[in-house]
Amino acid sequence: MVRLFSVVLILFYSVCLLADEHQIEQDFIQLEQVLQSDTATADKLLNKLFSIQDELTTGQLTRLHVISSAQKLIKGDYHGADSQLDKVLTYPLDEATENTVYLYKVTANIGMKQYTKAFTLLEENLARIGGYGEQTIKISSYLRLVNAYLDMGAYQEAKQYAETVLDLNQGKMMREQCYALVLLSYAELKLAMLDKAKQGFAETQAYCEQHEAPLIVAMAIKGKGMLALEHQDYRLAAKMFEDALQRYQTFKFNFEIVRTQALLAQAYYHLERLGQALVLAQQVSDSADEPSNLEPKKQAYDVQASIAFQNEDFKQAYQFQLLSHDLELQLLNDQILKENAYQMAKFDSAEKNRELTNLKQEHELLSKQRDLNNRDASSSLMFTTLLIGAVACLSLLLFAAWLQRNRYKKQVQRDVLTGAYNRSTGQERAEIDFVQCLARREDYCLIVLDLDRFKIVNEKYGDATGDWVLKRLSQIMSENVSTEAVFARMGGEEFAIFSPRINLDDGVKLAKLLLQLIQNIDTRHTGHGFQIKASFGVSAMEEDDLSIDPLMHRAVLALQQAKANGGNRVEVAQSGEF
Ligand SMILES: Nc1nc2c(ncn2[C@@H]2O[C@H](COP(=O)(O)OP(=O)(O)OP(=O)(O)O)[C@@H](O)[C@H]2O)c(=O)[nH]1
Repeated sequence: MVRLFSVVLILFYSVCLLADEHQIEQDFIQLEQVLQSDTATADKLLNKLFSIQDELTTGQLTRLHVISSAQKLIKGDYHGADSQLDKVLTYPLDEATENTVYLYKVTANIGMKQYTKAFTLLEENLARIGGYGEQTIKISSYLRLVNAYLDMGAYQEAKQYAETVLDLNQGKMMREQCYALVLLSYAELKLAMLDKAKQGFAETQAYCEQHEAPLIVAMAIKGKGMLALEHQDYRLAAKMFEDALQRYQTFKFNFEIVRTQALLAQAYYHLERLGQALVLAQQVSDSADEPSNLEPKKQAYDVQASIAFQNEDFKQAYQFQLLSHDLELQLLNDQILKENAYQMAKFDSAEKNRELTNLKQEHELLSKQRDLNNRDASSSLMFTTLLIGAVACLSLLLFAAWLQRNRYKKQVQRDVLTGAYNRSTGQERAEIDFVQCLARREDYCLIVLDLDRFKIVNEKYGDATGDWVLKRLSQIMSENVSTEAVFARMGGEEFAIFSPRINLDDGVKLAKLLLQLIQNIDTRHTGHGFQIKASFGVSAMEEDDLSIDPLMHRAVLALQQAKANGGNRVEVAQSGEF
């Protein structure tokens, strides 16, 4: 099986793919055409092209080396091919050529029995193919991979990627479809999926005949023969092998000719067509001593041994058996090497997967950890936000409470109707100012005023009008007393203005101004026309005054005096009274 598919593929692809992709000079075209069938001409053309390699473009030089490597592979010079392919890898390569080179390297390594390396290259190539953007290149690359897996005896993988090719291709590229079908059928045959293989070979033959791929048709027919051999249907097997052999001979495809001859020899032996079997077996035994010929040669020796045994030529039978046994050992050894490499690759792959799983788990753990950290951070953030929120809320509450307290305080301190300080607050505040003025020996003045005959206003125009008068009065006071002064409603229609740093004269002036303003209040806003009048008593701090009380007393006396004098006037307290 070794090299079978590689060589077919080299014929099938290196010729067509490269020819499709480049403007190829006549020599290149001819070289690719005769590469497999006419070794002498191929050598001549290769030598010719290598002799003018300085004149070739990088692309042509790359191509020349690739073809030369392919030829070395065909000849079995795997070491030469491998080192030449390494050289090709130093050139800038497009995806298709790069893939070709790696697959040829796989073939070279299989040839050198470096199966582990071959599997490694296959794995690498698999990863590389996955990244190819161009669908056609991807398909042809997978196809080469299938071919290499078959060469390596990794039939399950071969089947898997042949199916991948068919899925990707969907019948679009005829040749690729054809080749994928036949490789899939061979993989199934090797996996003992005989019914599927039977169906696959039949389908391949029909499809490839229709799409004119005669080489693949020959392979499908040979496959059908192998199936018949499995089923011990030797007549059918012989018929198929004869057909396939004839077709391969048209192509001078020696490699396949030898293998088909060996199979046909087996079929003939079972059909007791011993003469024909011997001729074919002899032809196979005489074929080149190449690793790829081990299997057909062993089959041929078996046939020869059996026939010699039937002819009772036991000595010769024994000789053939020894030869067969020797090849069987080599094949077995090769198979063991491949299986080991395959198991190794599988193990490596499993190990890699395990490592990947571990890494993935570690990654997941890290992610979870990061998640947790993030959550922690979020929690901290949330906590901080909540804390800030809580502090803000609390501050707001405190502020609201403070406002409320101030409001209440204001309400408690102020008269609701007029907004002036109430009596107690007014006096309290006034007392503080007074003490300060006393200490600093500054002036202090007190004005008390009382509306005249306010009872009549209430009675005549109603309490609402009375209220309006009180509010308007307060407004005038607030607008005309200094900001330092404390204006308070002392009760009913009686008010006081406590004025620090105001002497008696200025106090009297202020009182007279206020009286005038009160007199001028336009009461028509109430719907009534009347004049408001008020009496004022003014006192100022004297030397013996230690509190505000004596001032208050003197001011009230002055107020009473004003009332007594008919009201609507300002009276000044007499010094020394009280
Ligand atoms: N509308 C209103 N009237 C008030 C308020 N507080 C006290 N009064 C009235 O003020 C009047 C005070 O009457 P009096 O003490 O007799 O004083 P008066 O009528 O001004 O007489 P003289 O002071 O002697 O000029 C009473 O009728 C009280 O009802 C108030 O807040 N609103």
